[in-house]
Amino acid sequence: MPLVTSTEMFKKAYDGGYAIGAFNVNNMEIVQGITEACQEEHAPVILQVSKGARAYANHTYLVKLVEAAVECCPDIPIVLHLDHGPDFETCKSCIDGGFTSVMIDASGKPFAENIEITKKVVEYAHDHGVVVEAELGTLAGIEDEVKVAAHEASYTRPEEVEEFVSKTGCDSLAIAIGTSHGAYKFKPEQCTRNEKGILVPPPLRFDVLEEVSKRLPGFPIVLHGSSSVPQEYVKMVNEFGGQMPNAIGVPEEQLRQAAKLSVCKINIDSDLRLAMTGTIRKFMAEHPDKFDPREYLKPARANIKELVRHKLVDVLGCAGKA
Ligand SMILES: O=C(CO)COP(=O)(O)O
Ligand SMILES: O=C[C@H](O)COP(=O)(O)O
Ligand SMILES: [Zn+2]
Ligand SMILES: [Zn+2]
Repeated sequence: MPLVTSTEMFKKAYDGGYAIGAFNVNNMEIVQGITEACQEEHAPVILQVSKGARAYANHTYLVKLVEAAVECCPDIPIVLHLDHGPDFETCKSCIDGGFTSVMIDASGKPFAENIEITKKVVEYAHDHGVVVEAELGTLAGIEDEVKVAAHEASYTRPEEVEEFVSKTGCDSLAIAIGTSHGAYKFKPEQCTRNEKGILVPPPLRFDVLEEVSKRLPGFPIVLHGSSSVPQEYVKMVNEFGGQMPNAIGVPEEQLRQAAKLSVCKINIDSDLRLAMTGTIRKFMAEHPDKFDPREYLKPARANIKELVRHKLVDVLGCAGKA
């Protein structure tokens, strides 16, 4: 089937109490790893492209890679989405260039300005059959080389969401409830230890999510910064020459809970990066004589695929929902 928008996907996910995985793509192996898992698990999927991805791989290459995935995975609906669109021009260029969904991220701007920019993107997008994700609240962490310190981050204010959604006409809303971008989401001193000695971060603000959902019944909510930072890959990176001390993510149990509520889209990028980097570091260390990129990209792609399968089946609940 051709590329689709997320409208149907979100409706089903909302009613069915599961979430769609939105995975960031930057090259062929990542596209293949994700979509092969989705095809095998019969899961709908959102492939998302950041400004950084477009700068790295080129818009046309990414669109063509995703089109190839659509052809190779005929049984599943695939959305091509712009992640963190910084301005109208970037959104327009993706809408004109084959994307079926865009995010306008004006959450760093004052409320009125966020409404104004988002509304302009929505008008253009809807005229072209494309859907729009917007954002209220600020996540800590790194996105597009902009680092937001934890003390500058702010939770979404539920009292703003109805006005924002009705004035902008956006199709989904990203909110800030304690997730953040990157592999260092919590400091060890913020965490407690469970009976197995594993660090447990503070819980997400489900009270904020519930208040938002109450004010926007039936409306799809998006969670950014939702990598869980699997400790097996952190260990692999560190064991084979990397240095990622104290990398901590969102516990999968919290994402399972969010997926059952109004959260219909869960963004995952860092976990894919960790799987790829850990696998390549291990391969390089164990095979210092090898120099054919296919030999290390193959296991990296395979581990991305297994990681994505795990998310679909065990975390998001979207396996079998295509
Ligand atoms: O939100 C994301 C992309 O927009 C990705 O978040 P992570 O860094 O937690 O993977
Ligand atoms: O939100 C951030 C995504 O992980 C994309 O990251 P990037 O800007 O480094 O491509
Ligand atoms: Zn943002
Ligand atoms: Zn994000």
